[in-house]
Amino acid sequence: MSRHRIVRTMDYKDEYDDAQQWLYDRERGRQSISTFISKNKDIKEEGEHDEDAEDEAYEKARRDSESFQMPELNEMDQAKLSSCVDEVRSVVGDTVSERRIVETSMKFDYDIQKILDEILNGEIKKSAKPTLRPKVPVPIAATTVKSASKPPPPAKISLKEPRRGFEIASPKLPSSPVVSGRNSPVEVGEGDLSRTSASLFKVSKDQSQRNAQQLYEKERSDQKSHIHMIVIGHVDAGKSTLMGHLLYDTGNVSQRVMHKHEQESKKLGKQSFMYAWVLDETGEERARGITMDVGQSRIETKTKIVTLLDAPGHKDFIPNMISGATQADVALLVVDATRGEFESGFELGGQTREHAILVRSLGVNQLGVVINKLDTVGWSQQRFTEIVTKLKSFLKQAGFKESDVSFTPCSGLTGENLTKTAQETALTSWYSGRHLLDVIENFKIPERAIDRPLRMSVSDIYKGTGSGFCISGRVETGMICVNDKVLVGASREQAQVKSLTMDEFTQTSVFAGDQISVTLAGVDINNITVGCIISDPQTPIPVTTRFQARIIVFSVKVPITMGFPVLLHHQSLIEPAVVCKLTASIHKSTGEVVKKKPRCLGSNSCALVELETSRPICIERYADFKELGRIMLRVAGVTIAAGMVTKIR
Ligand SMILES: Nc1nc2c(ncn2[C@@H]2O[C@H](COP(=O)(O)OP(=O)(O)OP(=O)(O)O)[C@@H](O)[C@H]2O)c(=O)[nH]1
Repeated sequence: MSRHRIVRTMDYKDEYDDAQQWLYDRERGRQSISTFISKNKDIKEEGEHDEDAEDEAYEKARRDSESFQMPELNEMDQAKLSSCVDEVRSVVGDTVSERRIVETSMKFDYDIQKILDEILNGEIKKSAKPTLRPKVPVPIAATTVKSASKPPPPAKISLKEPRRGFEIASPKLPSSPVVSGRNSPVEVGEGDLSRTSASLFKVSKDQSQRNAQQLYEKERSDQKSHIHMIVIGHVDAGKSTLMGHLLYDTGNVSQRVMHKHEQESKKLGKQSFMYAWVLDETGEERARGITMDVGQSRIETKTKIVTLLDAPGHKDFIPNMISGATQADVALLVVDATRGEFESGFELGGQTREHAILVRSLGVNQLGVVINKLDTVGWSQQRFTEIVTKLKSFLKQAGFKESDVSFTPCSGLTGENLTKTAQETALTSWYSGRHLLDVIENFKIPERAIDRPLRMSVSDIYKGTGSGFCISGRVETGMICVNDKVLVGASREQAQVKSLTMDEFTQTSVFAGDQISVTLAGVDINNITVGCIISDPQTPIPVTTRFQARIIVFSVKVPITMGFPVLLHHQSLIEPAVVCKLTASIHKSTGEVVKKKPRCLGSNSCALVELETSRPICIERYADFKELGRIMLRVAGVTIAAGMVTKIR
């Protein structure tokens, strides 16, 4: 039924307060988007009916639960009842009232299967009305929890962490029904994907009962710790030159190779790029003088092994940069101090801001800012201070803590202040701080979620030398040993790990934080795609086509409305998706709902939205797996929002 409005007395300001920036306003003169409002109204009327009904049902369930008193039971029944309530909740969430669950549990004598049948059948009958979207039956681990054990608390995630930048406050979320199967393997048949219980996949006792943390300490305690550092910044800021020179000065590139680069670049009249050629290896990159894909190399400091990820600065290659940033623990932001160049990278829609926001949104919180090419301004302290001042306040807004950000004056081309204390008198007259290698040495090693279930994101797939094929990517959480069984992507096909390689060395086990290659057997290569997630057979990753996320909208030219198509970036995955519901606008710092069901989302707004993909994807809630609960939304080559997954449908 459509809603009738008394339009004559309607206060349009209230009605469209979330759309103010898009409304025609004679005072503002130039905007004329009134057509958008009239078009958008039609879409809203249709969705509104459904959402109102949904909300009403939710409200009813909530009121019902609030007024409900638990029956008095003996200790045994009380325990059975709470176990039933927990299990049912893990399947149906908050959509069914406490009263209904308790009454049904008692009616069916705590038989969980019957209780679920009764409740789910009831819900299906109730919702047997046309829906706006086709429901894709997707196996989701969380929906058929068999184990009687309670879900484990989400390890290493503190919701009390101070909120910064794009992180929007939220009320404490219950952990999702992830089953910890590590210590309680269930010996049943393999690979039945129509049944999705975590306990359906059989793994060896060795795999299910090992202590990952102990193994890690045994294997790695005498080794240097390893971090991945991404180098970001506006095109031509000098990232590749800086990294190439750093690699040369630390002895990771031989004099012979450097001489070859020097001669070849000279022949092409591109000698200034000789250090950049260390990382820009393809003919096209060298001919065009730009980085196109993430170049990778490594250096060793006194205490660390650092994998350098040299990201492309050009806006056309931001998807590659995002994919690189998902592998990074820390970042170096390179800015060009040349007059006019810093400004075009920072102020005029350049990539300095976008890159910094992207890496922060992807969970990187330690940032070394390199004020590069300071040789072009005669090592001017005034220019250095001017740039630092501008960046400091922006980075704070973007969510970096002041204590996690450093500023270092450098010249990638001359090598000044890279690996040795500054020598240039024009610089030493005012600077006596750290050189770049020292900054890298001082990055803190992030905590690795080693004792959590395995999650590895696939960033590349290729044919190996022997049987099977290889995938490479980063172990986000948990560990893998040779001969382990793993589940592959959304198809949840089971595969066996035949071999593991890290930095071209064969390994018997690898851990969270490692960038590795795995040879897999027993799985169809067609079921693996870049961006898919490899997970633990006993605690598979949820697979879904629809989820809710808390997002912060960046600067957008067109408001985000219901049905808005976007490209969803999740780890290395890039998947078309649609914003299918605008649940609420929320306050950035308190996380409180400002307005339910807003008509649209404008620049710098925060909101709870639902996203739908056409194909099933593997995703986690941020509260459960921080590493896999972050998303990025892009449209036409522009990043429009970043967010965190709050609910998986
Ligand atoms: N004067 C001066 N020029 C530099 C310095 N660092 C780099 N350049 C020059 O700046 C140009 C671009 O350098 P690159 O290292 O390719 O820049 P980039 O940031 O890696 O470029 P993309 O990866 O394509 O974004 C080259 O001509 C370099 O020689 C520096 O410290 N001083």
